[in-house]
Amino acid sequence: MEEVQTRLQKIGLDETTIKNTLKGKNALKSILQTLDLVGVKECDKKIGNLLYEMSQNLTEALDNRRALLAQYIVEGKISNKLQLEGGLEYLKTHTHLEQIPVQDFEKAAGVGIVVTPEQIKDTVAQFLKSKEDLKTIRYTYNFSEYTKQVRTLLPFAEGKLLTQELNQQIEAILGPKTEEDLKAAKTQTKKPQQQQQQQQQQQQVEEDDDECKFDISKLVARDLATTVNSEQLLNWRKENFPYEILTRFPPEPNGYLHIGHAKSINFNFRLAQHYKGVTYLRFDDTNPEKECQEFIDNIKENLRFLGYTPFKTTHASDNFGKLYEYAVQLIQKGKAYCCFLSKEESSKLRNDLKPSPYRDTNPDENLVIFRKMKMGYYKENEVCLRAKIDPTHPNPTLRDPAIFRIRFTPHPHQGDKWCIYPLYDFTHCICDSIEGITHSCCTLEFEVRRDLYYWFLKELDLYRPFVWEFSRLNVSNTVLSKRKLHHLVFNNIVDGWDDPRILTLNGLRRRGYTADSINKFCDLISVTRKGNENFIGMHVLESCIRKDLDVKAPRTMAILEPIVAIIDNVADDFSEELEVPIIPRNPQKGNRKILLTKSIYLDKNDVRTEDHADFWGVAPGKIIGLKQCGPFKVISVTANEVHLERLGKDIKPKGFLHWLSVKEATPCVVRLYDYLFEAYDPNELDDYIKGINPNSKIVCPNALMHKDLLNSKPEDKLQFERLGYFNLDFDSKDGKFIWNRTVTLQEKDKIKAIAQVEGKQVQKKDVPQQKKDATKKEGKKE
Ligand SMILES: NC(=O)CC[C@H](N)C(=O)O
Repeated sequence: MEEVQTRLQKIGLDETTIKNTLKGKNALKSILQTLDLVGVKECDKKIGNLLYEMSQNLTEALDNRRALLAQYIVEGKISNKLQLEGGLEYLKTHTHLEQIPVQDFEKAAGVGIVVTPEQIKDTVAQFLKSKEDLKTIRYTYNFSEYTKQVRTLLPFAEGKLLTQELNQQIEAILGPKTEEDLKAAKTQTKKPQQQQQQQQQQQQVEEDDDECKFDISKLVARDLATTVNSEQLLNWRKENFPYEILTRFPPEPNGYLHIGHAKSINFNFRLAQHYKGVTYLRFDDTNPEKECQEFIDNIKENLRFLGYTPFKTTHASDNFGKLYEYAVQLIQKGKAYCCFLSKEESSKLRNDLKPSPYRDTNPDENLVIFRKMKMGYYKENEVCLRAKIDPTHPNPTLRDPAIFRIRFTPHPHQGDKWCIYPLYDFTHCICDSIEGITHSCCTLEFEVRRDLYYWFLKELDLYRPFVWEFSRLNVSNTVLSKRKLHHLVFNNIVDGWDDPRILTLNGLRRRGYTADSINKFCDLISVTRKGNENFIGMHVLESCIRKDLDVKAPRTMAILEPIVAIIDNVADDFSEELEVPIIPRNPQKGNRKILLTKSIYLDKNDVRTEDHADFWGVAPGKIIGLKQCGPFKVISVTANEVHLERLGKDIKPKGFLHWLSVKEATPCVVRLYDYLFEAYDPNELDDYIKGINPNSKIVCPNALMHKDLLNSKPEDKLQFERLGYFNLDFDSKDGKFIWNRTVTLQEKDKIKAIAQVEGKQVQKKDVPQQKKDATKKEGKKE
């Protein structure tokens, strides 16, 4: 052991890393294997740590790339973590290649890219120029966010140099910290608990992101025994399915999909993709009473929207004939019987761990009854077929479960061909098996049913897929259970299944969430068996859409509640064309033109007849800025008119407001959405309905938008400056434009904006405890 310890010291690992490595067998094995492979006995700390990092990130599928990566590190061609990540990512997505194309690999790993200090200097300078508000917010700017953003501009620059440069340039712009800066920093560091928790969660999410969630070797190691298939069965699978990995997404078409399903879709499809396998969409349609074509179509549409194309779409009901035959086999084996007990009688017996009196009917007699069931001889619920397992089993799912029942309901996919229908447990495993599924992944509440799953396949001697359960997704400030969503919809608490406030995929889409943002969210949240629940703050989802739209959504302006402002010191026919970028971060998108005229509209929410110390908008005597055009002095303010005077550009106003020329404004409706539930976790309340947010939807019927938007089509996305990102609603037609707010520009904008629309100032008592500071600071930022 000591010898190993010295070896690790010699490559420059720190004590804690060494200690932890010695504890974990695999970690140790992996780094030693790497060192042996490249014959390194002693090396620079930087190289040693990279070799270590690489060894810990090598999944089994990448084991054959160890030498390649190690060589690049030792030769100093891969010399930082980012390069390593780039290289690993490339290899991960190219496991199928025997020979790695050097050029492509080196490009992905940034080999040979040397970022000079000059380049860093220029990029940082360029970046800071785009931060219009830095001088206003001064040292309260978000350092980590800034670093992250510059990083994306120069991914392979050395981290330390980059942050140093950033610090220096910011200090050069702002000058040393003043007393006020220090005070501001202090109030900022007193982070309310929830905010802190949220940050930790974000961090956790980002850390989990590093973990390779598609490491099948991890999945398979668990409970291998239960999936042991005979050679014959494995051969059967091999001969019939050319894909080593085959997954499925198996919804029951009895409702709308939500973000939890997106997690499962994303996991199943990406897992298969990762291993060059394929994924089926299988409708688990065994219950004709609750299923219908509308749901089937909607699920298909949801998958299309998310960007997934199933290799095949199948229906469990296509296998009804086979399932019938398998049931017959069980009966013949003496492993199933027809039971005439009523529902109540049988559940009482099952509770008391007593056998059904029909348990010992002989197979021949059972077969006759079962055939008669199929022919419609009995009434619904008069008799059912049960598996003969163990009435006293501690796991209730194994106490002689029903496997076929009578229903005289036509089936959405099979018509009136059947009047007996197989139940979920019997159907699911057999469909997985005959479809050659390798990994049957489902949420943890199905864990109790796993033994039953394997019982059927074993008794029928069918190929056994590997079952793996992961924790169910929960998101803060909302509910996801089918029952609760149903209640919200049917009691008109929300406007239907695609209400933008609920996290159904239809709702998210209508709210303006893009497929990319939803997939990114699913990529971020871990898929593990950890804990019972996977509880994620809504802010994580919101930050995914903000990031996505930041680079995609064109900028423009809208006014929620208009008030006219006249610029006194220009001629009546004054008009100036201003050219501004459509997406500042994406100069290729070009510019847009806006007109400044003598009369413009401002937002009433930004205007007050009396000034107030912490108010930064329009009030008599104040200097304000208009977005994209410069400073103005406020001459007078009445309830329905403002007078301004244009000032020279050298004056720096505290904040910039959005506006529209009266010549370019055209009517629209804007809907502002907030969390549907005020309660962080409504599921914890004795009555979740009590957690509802009464202000979750606010409609601004008299809003104005720029006339360029008259060509917009439903689902167009944009940013109304200062107000947030918006999506054109499906209901927009016949010249009526309805914009749904997808998300505010920043998390903390939410409370303030809503309070404003209601025509009142943000009162301290209105602001939840944890957000007080954020609201105050907001005033300065504009
Ligand atoms: N095993 C599973 O994944 C369960 C699928 C089941 N049809 C459902 O929709 O919940």
